[in-house]
Amino acid sequence: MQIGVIGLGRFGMFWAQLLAQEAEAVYAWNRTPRALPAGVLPLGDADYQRLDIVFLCTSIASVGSVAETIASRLHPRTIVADTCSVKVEPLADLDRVIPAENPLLGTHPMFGPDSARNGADGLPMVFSPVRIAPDQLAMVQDFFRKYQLDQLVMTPEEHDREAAYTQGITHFIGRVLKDLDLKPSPIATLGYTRLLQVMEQTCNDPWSLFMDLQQRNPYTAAMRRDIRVSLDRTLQLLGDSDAGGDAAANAGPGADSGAASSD
Ligand SMILES: O=C(O)C(=O)C[C@]1(C(=O)O)C=C[C@@H](O)C=C1
Repeated sequence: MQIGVIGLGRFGMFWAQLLAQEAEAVYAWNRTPRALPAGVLPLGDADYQRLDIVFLCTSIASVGSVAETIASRLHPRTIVADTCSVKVEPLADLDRVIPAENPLLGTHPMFGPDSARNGADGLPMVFSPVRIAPDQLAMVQDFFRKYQLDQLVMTPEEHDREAAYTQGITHFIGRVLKDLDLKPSPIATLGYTRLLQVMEQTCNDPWSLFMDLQQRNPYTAAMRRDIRVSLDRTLQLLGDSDAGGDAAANAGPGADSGAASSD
């Protein structure tokens, strides 16, 4: 496959480099010129005609406007794919701005430069077909089989609902831990070390990713509300006098037995 990558931020750089391992050719472009990773060629206007697929590796908020800037250069057979961590809103934006003849495929590699530092084998990648022929989807999935990923096909809604409670909750907790200013400790338990890893990995990503994950996934607000209720309920169980209002009424299964348990 001949592949284009638009946007060479932290993820785009990683993605272009990874694709270059197995693609026939990878062409990449960034708004401000950047040194290209080994094996990646500059994407000039004429090169658009060669592309089987172009991956948009820009922020969730900007994917629609970036797509608008490339729309007129696309060859009609080129598949346009986003790589956003949220699917419903960016894919609706792309559906509006990408020419009707171009196939459109949502993708979300559930990994990045930190989590795939030692390779992407076995890591999940989501495909959300929006408008794409079965043989074109098969071509893309065949290509990614070379990376031995765990491929899942989901609707944008299914993805966002699941991601709110997996990636969304992880980044939320990571930023809360950062706000608490957790530090390494000579007596760190394995669990504490893992907490520090969550904090570091999530805070390595740009702040805009955090904001977009929390504000542009339609299901993350409910996740954050659930966290607040659980926090209040847990504080209430501990007898903290300033724990929030409804918590006692919602007290969970541990509420009655808490005093009797020991560990
Ligand atoms: O590996 C990393 O650097 C990442 O932060 C990857 C990570 C994450 O773990 O949340 C971040 C964004 C992508 O949508 C998928 C995964």
